[in-house]
Parts: sequence; C-alpha cells; structure tokens
Amino acid sequence: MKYADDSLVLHTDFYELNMMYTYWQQGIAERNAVFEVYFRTLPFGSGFAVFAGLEHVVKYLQDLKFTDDDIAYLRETTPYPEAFLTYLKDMAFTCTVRSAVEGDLVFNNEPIMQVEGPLAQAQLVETAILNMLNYQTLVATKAARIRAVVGDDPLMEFGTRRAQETEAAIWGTRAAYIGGFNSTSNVRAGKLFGIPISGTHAHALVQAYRDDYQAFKAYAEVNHDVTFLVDTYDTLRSGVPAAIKVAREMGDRIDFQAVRIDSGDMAYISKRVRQQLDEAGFTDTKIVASNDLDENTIQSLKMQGAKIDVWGVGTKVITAYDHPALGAVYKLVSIEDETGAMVDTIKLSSNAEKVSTPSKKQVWRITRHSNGKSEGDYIARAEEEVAGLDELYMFHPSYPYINKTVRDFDARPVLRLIFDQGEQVYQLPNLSDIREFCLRSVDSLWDEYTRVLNPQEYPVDLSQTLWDNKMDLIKHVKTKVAKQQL
Ligand SMILES: Nc1ncnc2c1ncn2[C@@H]1O[C@H](COP(=O)(O)OP(=O)(O)OP(=O)(O)O)[C@@H](O)[C@H]1O
Ligand SMILES: O=P(O)(O)OC[C@H]1O[C@H](OP(=O)(O)OP(=O)(O)O)[C@H](O)[C@@H]1O
Ligand SMILES: O=C(O)c1cccnc1
Repeated sequence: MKYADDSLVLHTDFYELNMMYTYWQQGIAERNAVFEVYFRTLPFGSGFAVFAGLEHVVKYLQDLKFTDDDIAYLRETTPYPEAFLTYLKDMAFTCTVRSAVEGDLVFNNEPIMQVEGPLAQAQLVETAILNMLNYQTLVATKAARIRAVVGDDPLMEFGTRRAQETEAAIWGTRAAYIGGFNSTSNVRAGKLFGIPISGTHAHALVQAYRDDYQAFKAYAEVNHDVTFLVDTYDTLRSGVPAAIKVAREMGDRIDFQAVRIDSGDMAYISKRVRQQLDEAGFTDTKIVASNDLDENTIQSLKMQGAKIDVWGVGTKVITAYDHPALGAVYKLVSIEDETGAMVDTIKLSSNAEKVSTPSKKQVWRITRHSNGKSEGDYIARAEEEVAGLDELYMFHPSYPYINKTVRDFDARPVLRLIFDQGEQVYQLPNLSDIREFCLRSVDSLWDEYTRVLNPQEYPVDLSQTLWDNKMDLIKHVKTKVAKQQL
C-alpha cells in the first residue's frame, strides 16, 4: 500500500470534501451549522429501534485528524490548492454533538444524533456517522426483536462467518449484545468488548472421526463442559444415542450440558430428542438449536411447542437479513446567515412524510408516572422547556385530529451532550450496563409496540411551536419558488 491506513478521516464520500472546499473558498466554512440524523422508516416492520453505534462514532471523532498520508493522497489525486490542504491539515474537531445513548429506543422521524459546529467540519463527518449508526442500530434492533420472542432463554450470536467482512462482525456482534444476546462466538469481540464468549463444536469434528460416538468421546475426554452437535448423520438414531452413551461412560468427569441440533424439522426433532434425553435420565441436559433462525422462525417454533432451551443465531442477525439498510439520513436543519443569526432550513418533498422538520431540536420521551410506560416522544425546539410542564398536548404531525393531553408524566431528554465544542464530556458506559438499559427500555414500552408482527405505531409528535415553524417555512419556501417562476 502506498499510503498508511492511519486514520478514518477519509472514510467519507468525496462529495463531502468538494462541499468543504466550496464552503472554504466562499468564506462560509466556519459558519455555525446544525445537522441532524434521523430515519424515516422503522426496519423489519418493527414498532421500535434500538440505538447503537455511538461508541464507534465517539472513537472516530476523538481521532478526527488529517494525517500526513491523508494530505499526501489528496495532493496527488485532487485539484485542491495547497492552502486548502493546509486548512485540512490544521483542522481540529470543534463541533458539539448530542446523541441518543446506546441501548435507548429510537423511532422514525426523530433526531437521533445532532452535530453543531463549523459548517465544513459538520459536513465532513456525515458519511462515517451514517455508516456506523445505520448498521449498528439495524443489528441491535434485529437482536432486540429476537430477544422479544425468546423470553429469558439464552441467546448465542454465531454470525461472524456470514457478516459483511471483519469490522461488521465485530461491531455487529457488539450491537447484537446490546439488543439482548447473551454471548458471542467471536473471540476477538470477547477480547475487545468483554462480551461473554460461548461455543459448541462443528460438524467437522464428527466428520474428522467419521463417527458420532468416537468424536463425542474424544471431545469429552479433553473438555469438561460439553455440548454435542448431534445432527451430522442421523440425530435420533445416531447422534443423540452416541451422546448419551458417552455421557454415561464419562459420568462425573464431564458436565453434559446440551446437545445442538442444526437441521431438519426442529419442532418435531427437539421433542423427540427431549424424550430420549429424559428417558436416559439426562433431564437437565439442554437442547440448543441453530440453522437460519430469526424472530419469525423462533416464534413459530415456540408456538409449535418445540423443546428448545438455547438459541444460536448468526446470519439473520449479523446481516440484518430481511432489512439490510436502515436508511438514516443527515440533514441540515439550521445555519448561521451573513448577519450571524441562525436560520432554519427545510427540504421539501411531494410526500408529506419526507418533508424535513427544520430547527435544532430535542426529543423528549414522555413516560407516565403511574406505570412507567412510555406515552410517546415529543419533539420540540432545543430551547423549549418541556420537563417542568404540568400537562402536554400531543398530536400526530400529519393527522392532528389524533391527539391526547398527558398529565402526571416524566419528560426525559433523549439527546444527550456527547462533545461540547470538540471536547468529549460524555463518558462511554460499560457495555453490560448498555445492554441492561436496553432491556429495561424495551420493558417500558407497551406490548402493542414491541410485538414482532404488525405492532402499533408509537407516537412521535411535534410541539406546536415546531409544527407552526415547519408550516411557516413551507409557506415561505413555496412563495419564494412561485415568485422566482414569474
Ligand atoms: N418446525 C419448524 N417450523 C418452522 N421453521 C422451521 C422448523 N424447523 C426448521 N425450521 C426452519 O426452516 C429452515 C429450514 O432450512 P433448511 O431446509 O435449509 O434446513 P435443513 O435442510 O433441515 O438443514 P441444512 O440444509 O442446514 O442441512 C431453517 O430456517 C430452519 O430454522
Ligand atoms: O445458521 P446461522 O443462524 O447463520 O448460524 C450459524 C451457522 O453456522 C454454522 O453452520 P455452518 O456455517 O457450518 O454451515 P451449515 O449452515 O451448512 O451448517 C452453524 O451450524 C449454524 O448453522
Ligand atoms: O459454537 C457454535 O456452535 C457455532 C459457532 C459459530 C457458528 N455456528 C455455531
């Protein structure tokens, strides 16, 4: 490689650099700008999403510096003048970042991260931030849906071999853990993040001995805690009987923890396996299932009364198989004008849902005192005071006749201060605390929003001030466009 891979600052789309160059040449690079991240549609038909990716974003922003090799590469490949390259080289990150915290629930059409600062810098970080948040939020959400159907059963993450390359496996398994998995098969993720590691064995072990009994025996002679994979040849006629035989022979020298099944009709087979194990006296030995599982197959297996105690899930969680992109966007909502005043900006669309909501905002999670359940999210202008109000009028932003007045509530700000003018003020929490927070957050939603199939739409409402401001700006832009046409 000609240049050292020594920073993530060029992990950006070229158009961000071209815009930065324009801002710089035109003298507006240092104007204050506010960008917000949001997505328009909840993935997987889910009623909620789990926010993840902040730790990676924080690490990226902490190190945001153009290195000598970055500059040398730009000098060779772009027409940028030396003075602009010097500007980049001297750039230090001075933005203020507010964000949802990992493990919190987030919903469509609300800001989940906000970057405020010099226009050029805030523009540069769009691509990497979206790259990290889109993927990790997607996987954490898929994981939480799977957790929602398994109840308290142990859930093992097996996805590395199917992940979209190495970094996706690492950050993906971390996101799956946040969403409620108990462990990962990826040993490096265990080392990096402290995620508990777990694992059984593969068909290769049985194939190496060309015999279930010989393989299990060999495995049991050198491992104390054993889970045998019983479906290599014939689960009921060979795999389980061989496992039982070895367990009897080894007695107390092993802990016969489980058998794993990885093919076939898992409802039928698991019931028969349970029967065989129970009849042999191994009533505490668990049954692990894997094979292209996700929340839909698991829910179906549960309904069929499958005797499965532990779930191994890989491909479908790590690749977010049935909804491969979250679609979060990064939009300019406010910018400093030539007089130094902040002015709100809007992006129009013929589709009402796609019209952006102008202004720098805060999201308030409204929760009833009496039962701790979330009533909805209330998006207000950043400076609006919501926490101290006695009652709150909440209305659907597209269908205002859907409304309610809430009393006796807590209002919690979802966006927290992470960087204050470039200085990190938020301490990254421990990963297991993030996971616990996620489980509690999902619990704070009514079941109507957490069910995996056709959940109710969680209310995400705009304050009256924000709504009026949006309508005014739409009118203003339309009038301006009409005048230009004349
Ligand atoms: N009783 C069941 N109800 C619903 N889905 C099931 C049931 N049993 C298995 N499945 C799922 O059906 C799919 C079966 O896939 P597939 O046909 O590839 O399995 P297989 O042929 O038995 O295994 P393999 O190809 O890995 O040897 C998997 O996603 C599995 O999780
Ligand atoms: O099915 P997933 O949810 O992705 O879980 C991971 C899969 O990886 C292993 O299979 P392997 O890669 O050996 O291939 P196989 O599917 O042919 O068994 C394991 O036996 C699981 O089936
Ligand atoms: O430990 C296991 O059983 C495992 C690990 C990775 C992929 N499939 C299964």
